Amino acid sequence: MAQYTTVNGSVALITIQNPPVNALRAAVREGLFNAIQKASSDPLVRSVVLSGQNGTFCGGADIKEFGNVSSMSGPLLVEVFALMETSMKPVVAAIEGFALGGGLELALACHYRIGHSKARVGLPEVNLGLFPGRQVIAGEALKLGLLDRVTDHNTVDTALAFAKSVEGKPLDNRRLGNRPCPPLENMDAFFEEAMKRVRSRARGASAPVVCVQAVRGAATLPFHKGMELEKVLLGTLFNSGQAQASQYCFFAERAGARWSMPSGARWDTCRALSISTAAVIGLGTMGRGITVALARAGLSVVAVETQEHQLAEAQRVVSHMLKGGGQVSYSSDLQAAAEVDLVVEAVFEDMALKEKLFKLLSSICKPGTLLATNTSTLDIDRLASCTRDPQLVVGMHFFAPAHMMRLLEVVYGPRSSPEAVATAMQLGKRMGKVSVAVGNCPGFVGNRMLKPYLEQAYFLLEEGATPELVDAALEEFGFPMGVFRMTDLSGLDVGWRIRKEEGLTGPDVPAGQPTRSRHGHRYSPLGDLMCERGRYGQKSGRGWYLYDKPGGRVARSDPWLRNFLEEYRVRNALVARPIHRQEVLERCLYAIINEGFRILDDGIAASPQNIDAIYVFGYGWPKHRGGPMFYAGQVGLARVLEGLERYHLAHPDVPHLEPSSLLRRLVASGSPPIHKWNQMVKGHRSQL
Ligand SMILES: CCC/C=C/C(=O)SCCNC(=O)CCNC(=O)[C@H](O)C(C)(C)COP(=O)([O-])OP(=O)([O-])OC[C@H]1O[C@@H](n2cnc3c(N)ncnc32)[C@H](O)[C@@H]1OP(=O)([O-])[O-]
Repeated sequence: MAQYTTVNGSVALITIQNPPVNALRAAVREGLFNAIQKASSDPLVRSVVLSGQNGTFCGGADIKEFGNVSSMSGPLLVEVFALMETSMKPVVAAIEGFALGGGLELALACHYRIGHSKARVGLPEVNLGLFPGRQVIAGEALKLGLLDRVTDHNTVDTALAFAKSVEGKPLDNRRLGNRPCPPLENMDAFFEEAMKRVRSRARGASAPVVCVQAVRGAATLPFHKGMELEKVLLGTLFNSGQAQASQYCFFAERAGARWSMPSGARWDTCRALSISTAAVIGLGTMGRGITVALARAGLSVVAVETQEHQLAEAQRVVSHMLKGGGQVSYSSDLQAAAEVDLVVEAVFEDMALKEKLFKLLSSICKPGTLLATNTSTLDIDRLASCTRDPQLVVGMHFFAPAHMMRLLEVVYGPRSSPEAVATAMQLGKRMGKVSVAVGNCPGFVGNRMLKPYLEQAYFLLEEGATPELVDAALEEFGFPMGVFRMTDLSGLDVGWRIRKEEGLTGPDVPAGQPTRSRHGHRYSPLGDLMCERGRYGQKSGRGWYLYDKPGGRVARSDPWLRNFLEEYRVRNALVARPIHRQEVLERCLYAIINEGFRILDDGIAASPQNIDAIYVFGYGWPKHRGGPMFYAGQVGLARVLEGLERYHLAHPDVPHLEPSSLLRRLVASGSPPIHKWNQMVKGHRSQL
């Protein structure tokens, strides 16, 4: 766990050994503690170098140990730090790879720090519901005073030579605890302003706010008092559900890489095809973002758009985004895709158009080309059936803006081969995405769950809510945008087009259909009515809110909408009632959760972690709430079930509110913890 050797006669070299990231679990802490004691008591040792094996200093405390009583065994981290800091022999940290969280604290407890130029240091625990903040590269860390020296050579050798050079030198001013915090003018005003900004951005997350309190303590109190305050604050965070939720997200983010298919095919048994060239077809907003993402991942990309003016505009925008990096060529001819390894289709969301395109691509592309569609909801298998090799067809559902959003849904149809899925998943990794493999159904996982959410939001408007009220409740919960601001941003016409395709609105609706009912179920035509009036959201300057111009970003309440809703209610004999925020949250969120349980039961997602990763990384679900399925567990499955039953009783014509059979089974079996839910799924299959 901590290897001890003596080098150059007088330098003790301590190497942390705990792959893959040298996390500081109990055995490592114990090993470090013993090694420092040994170095202190060995008269031949005059200095110490601390490093990590395999080019990695330390990834911090072991997150798996959090909340686990066994982590209480062995010395505490602060005891290890204190032993190092008070050592009478200089301790030098040799930082390669990264020193993060407790890993950086370990380095700070050393008297000197030498970092490789490519090393990253930082305190990213805020992402785990603990404080503090961001990561920096060695050069910046040197400027900030976090490192004493940066090297391009062998870091451990450099540190060994450095340690030798400081043997016997006084250490008092090298001990962090002895260094006063530089005074700051207007300290109070500074922290008040910082707190105001952090609070407004934290959207209900405690860690960033508590972090400001801790930094204020560090800057204003004597060292030991600051440490005491930090301990108290850390305790409150550790015991908050938010830290658990964020730590759950850390593992959910990585769980998608261990994908499996109902056929039994798995991440560790399938080989990905080799992909070095790609074509992106259709250069609207999505196609442009996908081109950038693929080019940045090192693929040579040909971007194809048949409309010349759109092609020229896309070329300008993509070149600007890539800033000279990336290999992209442009063409208006589909033949340009003939020799590529991968095609990503990103044309208009129209089945007939996509079918025609897949038929054409299948005849143009060389055998073995992977054909991916960026559809957000259409049937992958229907597209596969238009091709020569249906096993080479998958969905690669990107999220706008595609070069920035972390999520990639990789959709497999019944005929997609494991190799095709492995290839798309590996590409996702190359692009730095959180990739999740999911089955084929309308809307896949993310958009299938979005449907009941939007539906509830519209129903709430019918019943008396306003977009402002619904959005405020959701934003207070932690979403970056409420549902109405979000749909204004993405465009109300997107859903309108899908509803027309589904025959829910437009000319295909049979004559005589009641306005607020489809197939015997409640339906709200509000979204359709908005689009019929040209209110598409931000792009048209008017949607659920008013914007100063088409494309404007600042949403204002619109008196027109208030009148429109009132008239609509009168026309449909609806009586507005006061709606409480709690009802907004329960109806919108429980509807998402309920669909999540159905998706699990149908085998469309392989685990609740996968669903949560999709919602956190693609739909803005707040990380400190852990994703919809984790949140359901935190609220209590029985309470969620009771809420759904109550709302379904009040709205029996809304099938999305009818509790899913899996939720009922879980509650009946005593609401087991989330990692056991898969055992209750129909035709259970384990993903891990
Ligand atoms: C006590 C209070 C004070 C201290 C608090 C802290 O230190 S809090 C901690 C502060 N530290 C942080 O917040 C750093 C969190 N970690 C990271 O940011 C990144 O993992 C990385 C940059 C270290 C490596 O990135 P990369 O892309 O090279 O690799 P990758 O990300 O794929 O991970 C590989 C494997 O290692 C696993 N694993 C990783 N870290 C930990 C851990 N600390 N623990 C346990 N496990 C950890 C990870 O789950 C994965 O396992 P899998 O799926 O293979 O079974």
